[in-house]
Amino acid sequence: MADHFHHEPLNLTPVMPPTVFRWLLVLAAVSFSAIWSIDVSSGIISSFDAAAYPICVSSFLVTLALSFILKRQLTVLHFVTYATVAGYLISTSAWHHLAENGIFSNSTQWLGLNYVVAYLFLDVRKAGAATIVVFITTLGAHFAALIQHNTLNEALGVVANIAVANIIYMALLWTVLKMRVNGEIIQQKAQAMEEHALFDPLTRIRNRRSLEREMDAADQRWHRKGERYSILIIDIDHFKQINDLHGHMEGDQVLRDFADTLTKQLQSNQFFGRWGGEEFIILSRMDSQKDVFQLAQHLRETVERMQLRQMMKITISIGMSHCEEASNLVQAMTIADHNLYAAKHSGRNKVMDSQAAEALTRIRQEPSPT
Ligand SMILES: Nc1nc2c(ncn2[C@@H]2O[C@H](COP(=O)(O)OP(=O)(O)OP(=O)(O)O)[C@@H](O)[C@H]2O)c(=O)[nH]1
Repeated sequence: MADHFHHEPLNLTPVMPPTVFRWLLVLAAVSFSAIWSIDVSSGIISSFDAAAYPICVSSFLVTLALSFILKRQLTVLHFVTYATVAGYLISTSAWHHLAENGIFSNSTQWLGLNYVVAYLFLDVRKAGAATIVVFITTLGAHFAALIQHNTLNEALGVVANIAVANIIYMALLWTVLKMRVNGEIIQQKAQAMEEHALFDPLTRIRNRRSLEREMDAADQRWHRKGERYSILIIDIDHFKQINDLHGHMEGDQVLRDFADTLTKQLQSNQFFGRWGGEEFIILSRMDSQKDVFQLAQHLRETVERMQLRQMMKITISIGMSHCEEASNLVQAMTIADHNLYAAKHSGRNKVMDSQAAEALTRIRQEPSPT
């Protein structure tokens, strides 16, 4: 059970699921084809677009096919898609601004898409850089086209117009993105806080709240589906003496070493946590009561063999209960607690389940042969 604190870095990069990517490629291929056929049927298709549309549509379809083959290289395909869209939109708009091609063109109105698509396909940092490159290229290409047959003032006027519109796109997108990133940070922090609220700060294993949650769930599964569980309450023997002899700090270290040692012995179907003080609980979902008893004995022996600092030695007492012998969780806890008490009072360093506790009582009650 590796249930220790983990501090994962905040991931602010939106991940586009492959299905969304493919859907966008289909959308791109369909919309380019639609605009292509509109331009052809209305007779406004330019020689540039007549060549560019089929190239773009083929590129989207090839990328779509590749997305099924190069599943690990999707980021590269995202970039290729972005480069296709941006490359087309800038070049067509600049081309239509050349005087000899100076027929009516609505291609500039599409330039804003370059910024939207950047944030859609690339991670935040790359998108930021890509939009700046795209912005500069857009202005440069349009200026180069316009200056050939217009005055400097006219060329600058059109370029400034495009620049303002494009800056508005970038600013609005940046604001939306910032709001979304802030929202994500808050959400991830809330998740991290909730995680931390389930761990004990000293031993870094699960805490009482977490144990209660897990035991509740186990008890419900037992009642609904018949999935068995056992409870092991573990108490370190004479722990007060450790504190008294070696100090509270050493006592803390013993608790940490003890928690680490036990964690290493447990498997995924055993849930381990600190109930409070020097008392710990294991919720085990092993089927057989015999196996759980053996596990408890193994843990007791492991703790007995632990090499602690300053030649300290510790032992533990374990009280057990099984779901079958209780009608609810509270009763299961009471039985385990009762058995722990019996383990303590029969000399400590013992594992006690209800059977063992009853046997012990019987022996005690038997009249001694005289
Ligand atoms: N160092 C340290 N000590 C703790 C912590 N929590 C509880 N304790 C100590 O654990 C000791 C528990 O003492 P008792 O309840 O008398 O039990 P015990 O000495 O272990 O004796 P038995 O349980 O009867 O075997 C107390 O001295 C507490 O101060 C902790 O987080 N750190």
